[in-house]
Amino acid sequence: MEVLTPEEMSAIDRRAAEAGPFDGYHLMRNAGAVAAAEILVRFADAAGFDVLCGPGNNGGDGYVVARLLAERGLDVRLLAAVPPRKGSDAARAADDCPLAARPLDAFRPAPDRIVVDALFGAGLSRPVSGAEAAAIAGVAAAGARVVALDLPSGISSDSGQVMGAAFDAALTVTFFRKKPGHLLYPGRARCGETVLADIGIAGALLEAAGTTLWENLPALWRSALPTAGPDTHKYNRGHVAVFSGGPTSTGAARLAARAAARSGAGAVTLLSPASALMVNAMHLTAIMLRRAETVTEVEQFLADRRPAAIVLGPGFGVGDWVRTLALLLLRQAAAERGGLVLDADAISAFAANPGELFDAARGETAPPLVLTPHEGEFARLFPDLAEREGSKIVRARRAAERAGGVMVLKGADTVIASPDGRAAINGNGTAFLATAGSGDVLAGIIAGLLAQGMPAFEASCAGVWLHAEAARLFGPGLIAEDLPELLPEVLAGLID
Ligand SMILES: NC(=O)C1=CN([C@@H]2O[C@H](COP(=O)(O)OP(=O)(O)OC[C@H]3O[C@@H](n4cnc5c(N)ncnc54)[C@H](O)[C@@H]3O)[C@@H](O)[C@H]2O)[C@@H](O)CC1
Ligand SMILES: [K+]
Repeated sequence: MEVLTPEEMSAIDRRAAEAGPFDGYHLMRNAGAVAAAEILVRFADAAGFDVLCGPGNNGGDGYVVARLLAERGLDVRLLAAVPPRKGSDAARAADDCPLAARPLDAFRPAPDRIVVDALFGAGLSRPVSGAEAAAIAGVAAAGARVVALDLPSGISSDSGQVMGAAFDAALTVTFFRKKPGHLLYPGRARCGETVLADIGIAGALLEAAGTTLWENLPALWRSALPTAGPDTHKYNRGHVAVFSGGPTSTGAARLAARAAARSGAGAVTLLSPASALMVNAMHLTAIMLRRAETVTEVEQFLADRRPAAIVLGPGFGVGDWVRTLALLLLRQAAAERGGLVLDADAISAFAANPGELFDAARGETAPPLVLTPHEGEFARLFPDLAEREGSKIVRARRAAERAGGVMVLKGADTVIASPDGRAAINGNGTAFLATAGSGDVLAGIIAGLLAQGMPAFEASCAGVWLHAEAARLFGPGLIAEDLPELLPEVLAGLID
């Protein structure tokens, strides 16, 4: 589940080659061998294989694949625009390949042949153009299936962005660990099925590299998931408070409250303005209700009940009151565990003065803070980081550091970043989550986990994954109300 930047990967490749037992060329032969095996499992019946090789080591992997497929008696054509640099591992691979390369601009893709894309991998350093761009366009027009070695050429390994033009692969075989480009969109959609292959690099090299980026999978946080023991009491399972909006916008807070309860919080209280008490009361059973529309009422509640986690923002409305509340909650002495989740309107309300929020979050008694913006809300708080340039990971990390809180930057490829530099790219996102109210549920799940003592980064990662998994379980026709009700089943699959 570790994810390596291209720089980290090439440093590990170098160290692996130095440490042995495999030198660089041997690692390349291993990479080509695993890729050829994956190709043969799926596409042995293709009319033939067109292997497109670039000038670097990605091309080197391609020469190995071409040789291995040809040794099987398969129809293989080799195409290259630029030969590998003399003396490089890729040049050795080309020398050991019995096929002669034809120029790339003579390439005529055919729909019944498989294209093996070995043009560029981690070393892509500028937009794809010329013969390579023409080959990418030609393959798309012919409808030929593509197997990408390491990642589809034209996708930035670092950010997942398309540089100029990029292949749309049916299969991507990558080596040792995934790179951000496999998980961040649009790269993720261009990879097709992604296979992670072992090429003989020792896992110990990874520990030495001190990874701080992961794919968000249960292994990352499962050990921190709360479990109820025999001494569990409803209040030591954590009390969550959720602020409700006015009488015509109460649903969002109830969705968050229900999600907090279903993720295992022992007690949940909805804090409501007087005008919305009746409408909230008509829809609540296990969840408690309390009036809180002035600073005094809120402070009284905090003193009486000391909630471990609080959600503010869903359906709340922007304006002075939400800002006052957020700052008040950040000033309150933190409970021994838990935290504050600011979502939606509680984020947008600080657009004019984000520094006010960040300063409060750094206060000595401030509870751990989690912010859950989608890209639009993110842009309001971090206009300088919002432009699409640069990796989503870099943007989320910088924002987390600046805000002094965990950033959950939502989207099809949600990135969770901690102010201490750790970050995770969610691996199980689904389009079923693109439905009104789904973000309110996410805020509630994270608060429910925080209240049970899960640290903020782990609670945020777990919340994002559980939320998506519940959506996958339900499938088509999902509405936000369905999500909390599926959490018990998803949680049961994780707790033994
Ligand atoms: N020991 C290792 O380092 C291993 C590396 N492996 C492979 O090596 C790859 C990385 O190799 P490299 O670092 O040589 O990089 P690449 O082979 O990805 O590409 C670098 C080459 O492409 C050129 N280039 C970059 N962008 C271009 C563009 N837009 N248009 C035209 N030319 C462009 C560069 O000038 C350079 O010559 C990995 O993706 C992986 O496939 C594997 O063989 C496993 C072992
Ligand atoms: K490639």
